[in-house]
Amino acid sequence: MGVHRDSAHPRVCRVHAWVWGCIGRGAHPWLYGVHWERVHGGCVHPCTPFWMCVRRGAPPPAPRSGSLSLRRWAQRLCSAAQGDTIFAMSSGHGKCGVAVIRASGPGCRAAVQSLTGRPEPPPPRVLALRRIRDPATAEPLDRGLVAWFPGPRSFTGEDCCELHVHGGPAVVSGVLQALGRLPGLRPAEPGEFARRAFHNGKLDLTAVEGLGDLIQAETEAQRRQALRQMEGELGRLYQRWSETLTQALAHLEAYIDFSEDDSVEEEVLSQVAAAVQALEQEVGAHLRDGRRGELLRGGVRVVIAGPPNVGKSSLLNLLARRPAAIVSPVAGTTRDVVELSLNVGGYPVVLSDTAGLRATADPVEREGVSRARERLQHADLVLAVLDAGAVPAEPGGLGEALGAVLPPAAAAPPPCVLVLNKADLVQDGGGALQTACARGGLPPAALLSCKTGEGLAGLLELLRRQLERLCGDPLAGSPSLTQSRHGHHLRACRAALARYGPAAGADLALAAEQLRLARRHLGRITGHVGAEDILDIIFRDFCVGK
Ligand SMILES: Nc1nc2c(ncn2[C@@H]2O[C@H](COP(=O)(O)OP(=O)(O)OP(=O)(O)O)[C@@H](O)[C@H]2O)c(=O)[nH]1
Ligand SMILES: [K+]
Ligand SMILES: [Mg+2]
Repeated sequence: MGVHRDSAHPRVCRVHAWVWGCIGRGAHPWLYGVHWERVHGGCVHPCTPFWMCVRRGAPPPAPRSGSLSLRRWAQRLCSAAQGDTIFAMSSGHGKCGVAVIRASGPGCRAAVQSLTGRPEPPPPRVLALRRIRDPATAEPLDRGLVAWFPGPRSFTGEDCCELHVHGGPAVVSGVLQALGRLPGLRPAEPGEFARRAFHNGKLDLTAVEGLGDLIQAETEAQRRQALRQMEGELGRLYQRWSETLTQALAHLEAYIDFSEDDSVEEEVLSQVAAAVQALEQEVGAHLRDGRRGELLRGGVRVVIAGPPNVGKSSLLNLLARRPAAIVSPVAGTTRDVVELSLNVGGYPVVLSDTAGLRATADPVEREGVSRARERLQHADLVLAVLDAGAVPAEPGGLGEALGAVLPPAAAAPPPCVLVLNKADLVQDGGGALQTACARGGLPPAALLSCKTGEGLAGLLELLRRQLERLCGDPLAGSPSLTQSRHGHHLRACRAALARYGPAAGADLALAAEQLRLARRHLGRITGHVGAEDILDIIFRDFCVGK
């Protein structure tokens, strides 16, 4: 019997999803196999841990002695799975105008009927005003909107309902308790709605990650990127690559099997090679996007650095619009790294203020300087601050002062913006400095006075342009890869594709194996292949009700 672990993820049934969930929570995988045998007559599913053991001929271990028979236990669990309906408050917690309580599972229809006291739920996907009452006592709990989403046209693919009630704690807890008392309903675990949507084929893993990012998004650019990913653009890109590989593999296998009886043309091989090479280049270009998507997701690390007393902490406070860091005329005031999150022109920034860079005998300040240098090593963008009144107004001198700030050019130096602060103290308004900056091969520079705020608009615009360059426009071009997990599998995919050519010269069967390997890595990104081990990590980051 062939086991095609790579084949596309079929729609999975509710029991399957539930049993898989049990395995995730520690139940033994044999349960899965029992269920699969029972429900699907032993057909093969691509992501079945149990199949691996059937394949190796290992019998499933018996349940603990003295407990139910294996068959009865499986039956009981499977029937329990079919009755499993989850509910949770899906809107934020705390007093609010409207709270949304969501439920998913086969018990939803009965739940809506008993809470509204009507024989039928409202028409599908329409908000209906209903009195909501406690089914046990018939006591009215609230008057709210009820929405009924019969599966499979729902977020999770199962029967779902939403109750939009007034957000007072007593109303919400009254409704939640009433739901909990209904047979077969239980509170949802964190991320369980999204997990069910994934298991029912409604979302692939990249879309699940996009949904998580959308909930977390704090800036416009993050929102745009997450929305694109949630709507499946990234998943579709990887899916298209996967289909290209499937096609190449089919041609290659046909060639291996039938070339001897001349029914397959020689040129098939060169066509496959060309397709593989083109794909390798496309994956490479996607990987070379300079961590744009990841930067946008996690925030760009911007480090303020420079000599002591030039106004670095003043700049942090000006950008944050609050006195986050101590400012004083004493050189060497800042020692610890002061970090805060900002939204600059829609881009997320993690801004750090650091100790002034100088040689010093004070051990505490020395530790501060070493922390500053450490931060500089990992910066995505440096704001190099200099005292406009203290630097020579000529390119050579400016370059030298800047060189003392930037990390020694080990790897490529990070992009940098030169901030010439204390412009209010410069005689000619900084004209000579501006000319020098424009002339020499210096990074983009802004004259600023943290004291008067003059030059802030210019600096912000410069900063926004640098961020745009680093993160890209989240709506333009192909979607960016947003997680290091994707990068890992894409690099492995590209490496397998690169091995295809040499292998094809030697042994076509080995070459085909490289294509299978490449496709498996793509499948692990979208969750179509053996993603069991990462599911818990991904869904763990969701809160209850998502
Ligand atoms: N005139 C003038 N004074 C400024 C300006 N910006 C900062 N200062 C003053 O410069 C002094 C040092 O400012 P800080 O922000 O503490 O400088 P720093 O670079 O963080 O100093 P360290 O943390 O000690 O390295 C303070 O007295 C500020 O008030 C400016 O634009 N104009
Ligand atoms: K200072
Ligand atoms: Mg400081």
